[in-house]
Amino acid sequence: MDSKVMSSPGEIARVYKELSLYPSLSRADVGPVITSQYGGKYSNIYTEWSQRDLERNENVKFCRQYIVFHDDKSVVYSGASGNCTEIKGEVLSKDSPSGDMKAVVRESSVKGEDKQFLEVWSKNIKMKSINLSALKKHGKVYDDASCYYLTLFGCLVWSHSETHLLYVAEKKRPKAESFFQKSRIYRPAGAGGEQFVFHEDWGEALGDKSCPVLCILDIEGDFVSVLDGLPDDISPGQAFWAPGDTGVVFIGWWHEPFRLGLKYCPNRRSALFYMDLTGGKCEQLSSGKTSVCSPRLSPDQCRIAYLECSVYGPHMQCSKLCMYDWYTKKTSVVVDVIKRPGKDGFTGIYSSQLSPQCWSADSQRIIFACPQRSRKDLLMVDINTGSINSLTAKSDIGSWCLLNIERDLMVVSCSSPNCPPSLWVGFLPGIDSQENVDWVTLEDSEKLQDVDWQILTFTPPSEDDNSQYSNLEFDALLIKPKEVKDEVKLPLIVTPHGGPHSVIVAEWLLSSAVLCRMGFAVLLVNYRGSIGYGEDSIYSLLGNVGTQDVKDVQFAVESVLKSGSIDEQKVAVSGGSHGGFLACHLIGQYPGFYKACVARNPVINMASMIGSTDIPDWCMVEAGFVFNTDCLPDAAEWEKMLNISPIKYVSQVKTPVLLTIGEDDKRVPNKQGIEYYKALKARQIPVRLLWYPGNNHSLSKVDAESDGFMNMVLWMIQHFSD
Ligand SMILES: CSCC[C@H](NC=O)C(=O)N[C@@H](Cc1ccccc1)C(=O)O
Repeated sequence: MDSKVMSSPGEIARVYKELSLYPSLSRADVGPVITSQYGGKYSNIYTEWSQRDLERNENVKFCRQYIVFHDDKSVVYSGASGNCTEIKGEVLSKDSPSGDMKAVVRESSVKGEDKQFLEVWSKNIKMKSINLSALKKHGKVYDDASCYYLTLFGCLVWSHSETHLLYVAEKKRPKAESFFQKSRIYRPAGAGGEQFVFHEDWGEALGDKSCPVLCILDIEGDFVSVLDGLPDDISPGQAFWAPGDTGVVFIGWWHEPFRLGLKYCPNRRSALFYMDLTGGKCEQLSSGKTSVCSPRLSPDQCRIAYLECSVYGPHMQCSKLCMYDWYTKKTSVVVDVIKRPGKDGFTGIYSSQLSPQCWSADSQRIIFACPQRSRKDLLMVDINTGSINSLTAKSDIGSWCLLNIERDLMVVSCSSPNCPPSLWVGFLPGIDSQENVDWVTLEDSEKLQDVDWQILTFTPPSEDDNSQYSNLEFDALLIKPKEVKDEVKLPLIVTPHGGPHSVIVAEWLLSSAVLCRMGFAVLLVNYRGSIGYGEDSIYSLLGNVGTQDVKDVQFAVESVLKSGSIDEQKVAVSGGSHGGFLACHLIGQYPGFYKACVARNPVINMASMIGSTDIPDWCMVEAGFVFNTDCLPDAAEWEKMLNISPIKYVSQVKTPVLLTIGEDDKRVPNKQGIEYYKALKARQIPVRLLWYPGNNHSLSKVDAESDGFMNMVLWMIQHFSD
């Protein structure tokens, strides 16, 4: 019997609106320990959340504070202190270590012009409001530190002495004048003609970031200085104060011979540097042959932990957790790359950022959240032994995020496909303790009783085994309406993720929850090549995109169909970017199997894309070749890139295709979608293209995302009844 899927646009929009009300957490800060007049100890917890506001067509950011009474080992009492407040105009903010002051970088309009101010607050007084735009020392302050897992360059850091603030901004660019500007004609000092010079940027979503500089505000003296003395060929970011405030430590990315896209690419050549402010010397602390990120100073200020992976190669790789000893100047590897998971089940580190604080109070352990197969767990590493313990593996919650840890008080968020994000705190057990963490909820969320999910594991059939990397398994997440009568068969939406080296973990996924409420089953496939399964799995896909990943997805779908609960005539596929590449491959390689296809900014032709994407290395590496900045693909390499692309199969396509395209996409330029659109039109295959101005690769602006979703489901419903 056919299932009844919700099909009225009004009703679907209502469900979308209802479920998009659940906010997600982007930040949590733990304040200092305060002793109350009755002797009890407590800490304030500041949290930032983000929520879609469909009426205003924007993602709103708001904060809420909580109070946690504790005895340094366990939580005694906790609760919210006050209500939520929307945050407007704040680019960055940070409390001082003592909690006495707060720094804010604020954007504000003065006489119709946008200006940036650096404010210092003390108690209820705004002590300073420095007009950074008027100072003209640098360009805009980098805003990418407002959410730790999105940070690439940005920071706002108090010195230990609380007298200085460190941040990253765009380098001041001299005013460019034409040859014919009046000032030049009368004072022809320079040549002029700089007006139309091209300035490189850091690619997708970083179009306004080109030459970052490190800036320091001397709070007492009201003086901003831009640090010089850094190597000319590196761009600095992720900075913090060295022990004793003797200088600053930062990550430097090489930008010669040209910049490559950085978003989702933690494999760019970079190193840890120390700029000594007493002697003005800049020292390189890591080899410079690798890619490093997320440096974090231990509470005893003796060591810096950071993540490291190789340069080029797959964009997301298994990282090493490294440690630099400030006093012996020695570097050690605390956790190495895992090629194949062993008996303990640990699959390797796949986090691209550590949380703002990640050390235990005794400076002996590091805690981080990390995908482990199809779940995100909290892991704890002992720096002396390298041993790893999961703090959450036994929980039935799908995925965990470490927002922060301070004096062993962890602030985490967790969610599942049927449970929106909730906020919890818990103390890290002592180093020799066998105790489990006693989690206490600060902000609960209600489980969706009508949504069910499970993780399915697949072993590829022997003919599809990878001879170089054999016996690899993969998973898929199946999300379904809970109560389905035995005789009812569900329509299925197959969703392979992008990357390809990424993963879908069992966490709150708005679109899957809405689809499920509407009566669809959703299959999210973590094909071989996904992160979280060991480095061999990632490498197994290089040179095999368009076959191994396509076959894995199809195998997972056909296995699920065998269960008998899915309507085989109502299977659709949807994906973005590399997921769109897979969606378009599937409809080309399995003609007629999928009744509808929706692709967001899909990679259509790797050969035509290599010259225009911000990450040309992706095309070479995924096609199985080595990338060099000075290399030009040879004829055989161009040929392979073409042959493994979805465009090669376009003449076999029978499925109607909806393309959703971001006009400003620098990663998969919009011409890729247009190339496919024309090829399908020429073959009389139903195709519709939605064009989103002002949107980039992620199509994540509130109106683009919601419109894309509505059009996707209506396209599928329309073509299920063809
Ligand atoms: C030259 S485009 C390559 C595909 C793209 N990969 C990297 O950016 C992609 O599939 N993007 C994903 C986003 C993503 C990438 C890597 C890790 C996680 C997510 C997408 O847009 O969904």
